[in-house]
Amino acid sequence: MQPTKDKVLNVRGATKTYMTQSGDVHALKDVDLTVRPGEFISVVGPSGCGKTTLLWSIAGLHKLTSGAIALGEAWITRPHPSIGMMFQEANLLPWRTIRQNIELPFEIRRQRPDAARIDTFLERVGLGGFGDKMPRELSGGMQQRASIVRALASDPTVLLMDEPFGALDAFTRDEMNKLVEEIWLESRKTVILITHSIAEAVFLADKVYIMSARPGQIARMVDIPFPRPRSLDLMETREFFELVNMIKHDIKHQPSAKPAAAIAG
Ligand SMILES: Nc1ncnc2c1ncn2[C@@H]1O[C@H](COP(=O)(O)OP(=O)(O)OP(=O)(O)O)[C@@H](O)[C@H]1O
Repeated sequence: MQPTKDKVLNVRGATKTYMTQSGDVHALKDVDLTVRPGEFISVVGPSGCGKTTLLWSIAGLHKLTSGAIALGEAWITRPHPSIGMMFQEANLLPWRTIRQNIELPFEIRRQRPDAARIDTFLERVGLGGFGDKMPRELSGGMQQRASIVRALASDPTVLLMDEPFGALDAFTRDEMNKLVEEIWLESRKTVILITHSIAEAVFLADKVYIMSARPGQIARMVDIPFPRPRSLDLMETREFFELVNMIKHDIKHQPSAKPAAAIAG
C-alpha cells in the first residue's frame, strides 16, 4: 500500500488472530477499507465479527497479525494524535473534574491544553459551566458529552466511536445522535462508528459497511441516500425503515459465531 498525501484512512489486508489458551481466534481476515477525509461511515455486523478489533486496530491500540493501516502518510502502529476515540463508557476518572479529564490526553502527550477550544466545545455540547464539576455530578448522557469534548479537544483528523451511546436510554441516545450529526456537519471530521443499532448506523452515516461473521471481512457497503441535515423524524419514514430492515436482513444472513441477539433496531 502507498501512503497518500491527503488524510485518507486506508486499511489493507487487515488480519488479526488472537492466540488464546483454548486455540487461535481468527477475528479479522484481509479487511480492506478506504475512508475519505470528512466521510462518516458506520460498521455493523453479527456479534463477535471483529468490529471492535478493527476499530481498536485503527486506533493503534491493537497490533495486526498482518496487513497495514495508514492515515495519509502515517503508518498506524500505535495511538496517533490525529486519531481520537470514544468508547461505550465515558471512562472519566472520578477524582478529576470534567475539565481535568478533558485535559488528560494533553498531559499524557506533554502538550499545553487548548483551553479556548475546550471552552468552546463544552459550550457547544451544552456543558458550559460544568467544567469544574466532578463526573459523578453529571448524568450518563452528560458524561458522554464530556467524552466527545475530550475526543475532539486536540482537533483529531479521525474520530473513532465504539458503540458510544449503547449504555444510554433511547431518548438520550437520539439526542446524542442529533448532536453528533451537528458537530460532524460543523467540523467535517472523518468518523468511523461501530454500533449494534442499525437505525443509528443509517441515521448518522454516509455509508454503512456490513461485516461478515468471524473471521470478519467487509461483506457489503450500502450508500445512505438521505440528505443532511437529518431530522429525527427521518427514522419514522418508510424509506428509512426499509433500508434498516434490508441491512438487518443482510446481517442475519451472515453466519454468526454467537447468537444474533445483539442486532438491535
Ligand atoms: N483480547 C482478546 N483475546 C482473545 N479473543 C478476543 C480478544 N478480543 C476479541 N476476541 C475475540 O475476537 C472475536 C471478535 O471480537 P470483537 O470484540 O472484535 O467483535 P465485535 O464484532 O466487536 O463483537 P460484538 O458485536 O459482540 O461487540 C470474538 O470472537 C472475540 O471473542
